[in-house]
Amino acid sequence: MSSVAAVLWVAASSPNPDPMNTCGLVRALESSRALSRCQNQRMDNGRRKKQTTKTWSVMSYRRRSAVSSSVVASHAGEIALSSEEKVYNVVLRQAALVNKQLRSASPDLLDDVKKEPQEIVLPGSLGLLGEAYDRCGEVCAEYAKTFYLGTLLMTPERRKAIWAIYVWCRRTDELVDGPNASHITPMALDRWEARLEDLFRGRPFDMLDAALADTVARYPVDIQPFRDMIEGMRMDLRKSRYKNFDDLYLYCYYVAGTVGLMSVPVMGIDPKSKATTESVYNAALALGLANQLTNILRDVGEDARRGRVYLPQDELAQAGLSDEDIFAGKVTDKWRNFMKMQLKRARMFFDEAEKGVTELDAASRWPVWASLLLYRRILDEIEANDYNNFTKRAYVGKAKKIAALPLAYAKSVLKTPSSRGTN
Ligand SMILES: CC(C)=CCC/C(C)=C/CC/C(C)=C/CC/C(C)=C/[C@@H]1[C@@H](COP(=O)(O)OP(=O)(O)O)[C@]1(C)CC/C=C(\C)CC/C=C(\C)CCC=C(C)C
Ligand SMILES: [Mn+2]
Repeated sequence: MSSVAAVLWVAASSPNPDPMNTCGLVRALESSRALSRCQNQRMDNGRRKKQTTKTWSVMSYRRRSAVSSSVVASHAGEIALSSEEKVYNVVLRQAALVNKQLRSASPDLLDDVKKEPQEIVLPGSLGLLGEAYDRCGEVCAEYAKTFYLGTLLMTPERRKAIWAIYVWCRRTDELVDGPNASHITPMALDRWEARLEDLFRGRPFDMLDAALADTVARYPVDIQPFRDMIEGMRMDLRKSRYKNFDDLYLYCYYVAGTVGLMSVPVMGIDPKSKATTESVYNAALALGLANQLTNILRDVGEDARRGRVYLPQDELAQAGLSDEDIFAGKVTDKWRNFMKMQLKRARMFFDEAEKGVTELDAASRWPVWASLLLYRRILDEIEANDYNNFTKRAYVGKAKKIAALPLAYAKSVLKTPSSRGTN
C-alpha cells in the first residue's frame, strides 16, 4: 500500500469563492492513508452485503395523504420521475459504492471502489494535513458545539472526516446564507462546484478542501450528494416558492438529506446490523429531510420577512391559506390545523430516521441520537408556542438540551441492532 502525496494550491487573488476567507498561499501537504484504509476495511468486515429492497413507509404516508403522487405524468404522456424517485437513485448509488467496498477483498479496496486511483498532490512543505483537520475541528466546535462534543466519542479517524464534511457543508451554506450572500451569483456556485470536482480528483484548492479530499479518498463517499447540495443553493437563489411537497422534498434533499448520505459512509454501519445498506441510507436521508422540514416550520416568520415561503403552495391553498396570511402573521384556527399536519409529517420523517440510527456503528450513534432528539424537540416547542412561528422562534432551552444528552446516550447503548424489535 502506498502512501499518497498531495498538493494544495491556493491563490489569494483567485476568483474562487472562499466563504470562510481561508485562502492562503500555495501549501504542500502529505498524507499517508494506508493505515486508515486498513482500519476502514475492518470497520465493515463481517457485515455481509445485503439484498437491497426499498422501504416505502414515509412514501406510502405521502401516497395516503395524497399530497403528491410518486410518478408524475407529463402533458406529453411521458412518465416523469418524482423527486422521491430521483433522490432514491442517489441513495442507491451511494449504497452501491459502500457495498462494492464490502465485496472487495483487496487491501487497496478504496482504489478499487473509486474509478481511478487517488493521488492528492500537495506541493511545497509536507505534513500540513493534520493542521487542516485541526482547523476543521475548530470550525466545527465554533459553529456546532453539541455536535462537536458528540464527535469526540467517535474514533479519531472518523471524527476528523466528519469535521471535514461538516466544514464543507457549512462553507457551502455560508455562500447563500452568510454575510456575503448578496454577492453570490450562480457563476460563483459553478466555481464552487468546479472546486468540488477538483478536490474529488485529489486537487484541493485550500487547506479545508484538502482535509475533505483526504476524507473522500479514505471513505466510500460519493460525489453526487455534494453536487446536489450546491444545486440546493442554486435553487435558493432562483426560487422562493414551492408548488407542492414534491417540489419541497427535492429542496430538502438538496440542502439537508445530502448531509445524511455524506456522513454515513464515515460513521459506519454496525457489523452486527441485519439491515440492508440501502435502508440505513434511507434513514439517513430521512433525518436530513426531517431536520430541514423542522427548520422550515420553525423559521416561517423569519423566512417570510425575506420574501420566502417554503411551505407547499397547494397545501396552503387546501387549508384555505395563502402567502398573504403568512405575511400577516396571524395565528388562526386554520393556521393551527395546517401546522398540525406539517408537524405530523416532519415527525414521520424523524420516526423513519430512528430505525436507521440503531444500525449505525456504536460509536457514531450517540451524536446522531442527540441531534435527532434535539431537533425533534423544536417541533414540540412550536406546539408549546401555540403554533406562533411568525413572531416566536421555537427554541430548545439549555436545560432541555442537557437533559436530552443522557437520553441520547442511553438510546445509543440500549438500542442496538442485535436487540432490534425488543426496544
Ligand atoms: C451527527 C451529525 C448530526 C452529523 C452531521 C454532520 C454534518 C456533516 C453536518 C452538516 C450540517 C450543515 C452545515 C449543513 C449545511 C446546510 C444546512 C445549514 C442545513 C441545516 C442544518 C441545521 O442547521 P441550522 O439549524 O444551523 O440551520 P441554519 O443554517 O441556521 O438555517 C439542517 C437543518 C440540516 C442538517 C442535516 C443533518 C444534520 C443530517 C443528519 C443526518 C445524519 C448525520 C445521518 C444519520 C444517520 C442515520 C442512519 C439516521
Ligand atoms: Mn442556513
